[in-house]
Parts: sequence; C-alpha cells; structure tokens
Amino acid sequence: MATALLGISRWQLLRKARFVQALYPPRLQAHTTGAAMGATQEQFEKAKEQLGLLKNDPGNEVKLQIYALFKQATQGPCNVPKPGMLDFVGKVKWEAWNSLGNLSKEGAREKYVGLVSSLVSSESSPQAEAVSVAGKQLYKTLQVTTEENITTIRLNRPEKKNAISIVMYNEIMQALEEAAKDESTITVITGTGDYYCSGNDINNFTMIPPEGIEKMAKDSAQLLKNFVLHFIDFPKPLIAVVNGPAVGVSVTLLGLFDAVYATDRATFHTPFSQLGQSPEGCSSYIFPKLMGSAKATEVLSFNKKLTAREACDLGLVTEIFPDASFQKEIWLRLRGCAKLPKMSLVYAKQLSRGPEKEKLYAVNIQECERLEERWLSEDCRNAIAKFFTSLYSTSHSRLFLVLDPKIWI
Ligand SMILES: CCCCCCC/C=C/C(=O)SCCNC(=O)CCNC(=O)[C@H](O)C(C)(C)COP(=O)(O)OP(=O)(O)OC[C@H]1O[C@@H](n2cnc3c(N)ncnc32)[C@H](O)[C@@H]1OP(=O)(O)O
Repeated sequence: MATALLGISRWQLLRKARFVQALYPPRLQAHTTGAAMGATQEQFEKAKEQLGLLKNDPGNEVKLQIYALFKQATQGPCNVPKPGMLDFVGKVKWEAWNSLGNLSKEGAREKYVGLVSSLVSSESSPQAEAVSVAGKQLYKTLQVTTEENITTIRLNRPEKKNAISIVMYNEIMQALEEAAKDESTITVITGTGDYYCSGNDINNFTMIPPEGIEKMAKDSAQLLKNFVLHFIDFPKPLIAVVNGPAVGVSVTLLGLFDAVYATDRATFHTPFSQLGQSPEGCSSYIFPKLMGSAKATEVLSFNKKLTAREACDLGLVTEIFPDASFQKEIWLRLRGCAKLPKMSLVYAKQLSRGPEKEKLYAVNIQECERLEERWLSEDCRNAIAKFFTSLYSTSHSRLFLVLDPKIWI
C-alpha cells in the first residue's frame, strides 16, 4: 500500500493529521483577523524557495502542516472530494488541508511563511530562540496567535507532554511581554496534545555549567523568579485553558491566573516532596487562601493528585467542561469575554490584584530561595535519578547517561 511504501503506518498518518488540527483549531481558523495577516506574496515565494534548501527533513508532521498551508494559501479552503478509503496518503493530506477550515488565503500564507522561516532559522542558528516574521514573533516551543481579541499562547512540545524546557521558560516570558502590549483583550495559555503541561523539564537539571551545581541552582532560581514575576505582573486577564493533565509548576501558577477552565479529563498534581523540592509560583501563599491550609497541605506537601472536579471544588479551577465539548464550549465563551471593553477588564484586574502584589513579590523571592537550597539536596538528586532510572531502565544508552558523572545525579 502507499503508506507502506512511505514507511509510515496509516495510524501514524492519522495521528499527524490530528496534530495539524490541534495546531490550528477550526474555530480560530475561521476567524483570522486582518491584523494578523502580514506576509506578502514575495515573502511567500521566497519561503517556497527556502523550503527546497532545507538540509534536514523536518518530519512528516511538519511536512503535512506545510502541505496544508500551501494548499490553503494558493487554493483557499479545501474544495475537492475526500479521497477513497484505500488512498491513505491522499486521505490524510486531504484531512490536513480540510482541517484548516475557512482560514483565509492571507492567513495561511502568513502561517506558511512563519513555519518555513522557523525551520530555516533553526537550521542556520540553533541557538536562536525566536525570530520575527512580518512583525510577529515565532517561537520554537510555543504557538502564539492573536485572533478576535484573544492572544493564545499554546505550549507546543506535545511529544514531551509540554514539559517546560529552559527555552520554553524564556519564550513564555517573551510571549507574555508581547501579549501585554498587543491589541488583544485577554490572553490564554493552553497546551497542544493530550497534556496541558508536565511541569519543569527534568532535563533542565542535567545541564551543569562548568562552575558547578551551585551555579546551576542559582541560575535556575533566578530564572524561576523572573518567570513567576511575569505572571504576577501580567496586566490583562490571563486565562488557563487546561486541556489535559497538569503537573508541577504548571499547576502552582494557576493561582496567578484570572480564570481557569478545565476539561473534566484534567488532573492537577504537584509532586514536590516526592521530588525533594518545595512549592513555587506563589502557591505556598495562594493555595491555603483558596482552599484552606489543610487541603493545601495535602496538595503541596503530600503529593495529592486532584481530579478536575476536586480542583474546581477547592477553588483552583473556575469551571469544568465535558471533554467531548470542551474546545467548542470554551472558545465560544472566551470569544464572548474578549468582546468586553478592554480597559474595564484591565482596571478590574488592577483593582482586585493590586493590593496583593507586594506580598506576592515577597513570597516569590522566598520560594525561589528555598528551592535553590532544595535543588542542592540529596533528596532532590535522588528523586531526579529515580525519574531517569525508571524512565530509561530498558534503554542501555540512556541508563549510561544517567550514570555519567558529568551529569548531576
Ligand atoms: C530551570 C528552572 C527550573 C525551575 C523549576 C521550577 C520548579 C518546578 C517544579 C516542577 O514542575 S515539578 C514537576 C516536574 N514534572 C514531573 O515530575 C513529571 C515527570 N513526568 C512524568 O511523570 C510522566 O512523564 C507523565 C507526565 C505523568 C506522563 O506519563 P506518560 O506515561 O503518559 O508519558 P511518558 O512516556 O512518561 O512521557 C512522554 C515523553 O515525555 C517526557 N516527559 C514527560 N514529562 C517530562 C518532564 N517533566 N521533563 C522531561 N521529560 C518529560 C518523557 O520523558 C517521555 O519522553 P521520551 O521518553 O518519549 O523521550
């Protein structure tokens, strides 16, 4: 069969088509605004040429995205009949194109140029963290869009359950800075794939600088402090759309959001003591206020994983939705919120959050100090070693990595 010739299974191809759908949800595609459409025909032609010069194969997922965006940009919405059941490759390509819905030709052209540009820049400059195309930032670990007054920051490492790498910490801060200044009324953070976020990327702790572990702990604490500060100071309504399980720092930060909407499939887990760590994201202050100190102890100290219903009952989550209708219902709701007068929302946030800010700054500093100390502890080293050993126990090469004395465990 055609798919066998390509060396990929039909199942893999279908998954990839869904991946494209996840990147470009039909509801948002249908409503791309003129403001977002910046790429010219000339840039589009140049991107086509650059595509042919790529040294590395970007993989089937990306190739499907490129194919779909190219068709949409040149022919508009999918207008050909769906290929028959036995034409597996044709069907998956059709599904990718069709998943772009009514996205305009200009919108597709811009996304196409952005995607190609990010591939080119990642080849020519592996260290570059973000590039700008037509005045919009492009990120390695995020997908950021502004449509219908909503800036959406989508954590985009689904293969790692959206774990937050160092690059992602920096990109989230940059995206928040951009969102604070842009024309949008509200800002949404959500995840691509089945997870919202699996928390701090544990590999962040394997990159020891030549100065040693102490320097790494110090730098990490500084990064975290700055990261959390971006949430404390964010001026517009910040909404979490929790599309699946959330772990660690992605849970604690929820206390700094203005509303948290979750699928009923989501869970909320902060296994800090299991990892030899301590709470962050101002949760040591906000969680007891939200849920009472006894419940907060269960969550932050005793590793209790909350269901979406429990998190909602405890006040961490604003509202939960059935998974089957979550995406439909939530974006409908948010589009309504984003039509409200922007400055009314900004002032409402300032007035309700302002009096707490000094306290939050102080809590953030203290939490980071404690963590800096915890990261140097035997408890934490053992926990990280355990994570890698259990994860990689079947892989000899990776087990070797764990045992490599240059790595911090
Ligand atoms: C530098 C600044 C530092 C600031 C730190 C701030 C303090 C933060 C604290 C925290 O966030 S603590 C929480 C840390 N997170 C975790 O402990 C979660 C670890 N992951 C898991 O337990 C499981 O992966 C999962 C999330 C429950 C999912 O399990 P599942 O069986 O469904 O999938 P997997 O096969 O395990 O995962 C797929 C793939 O993703 C990788 N991955 C998942 N989570 C992480 C992570 N947090 N860090 C790094 N990598 C992660 C996992 O290794 C798999 O990768 P491959 O093996 O396929 O390459």
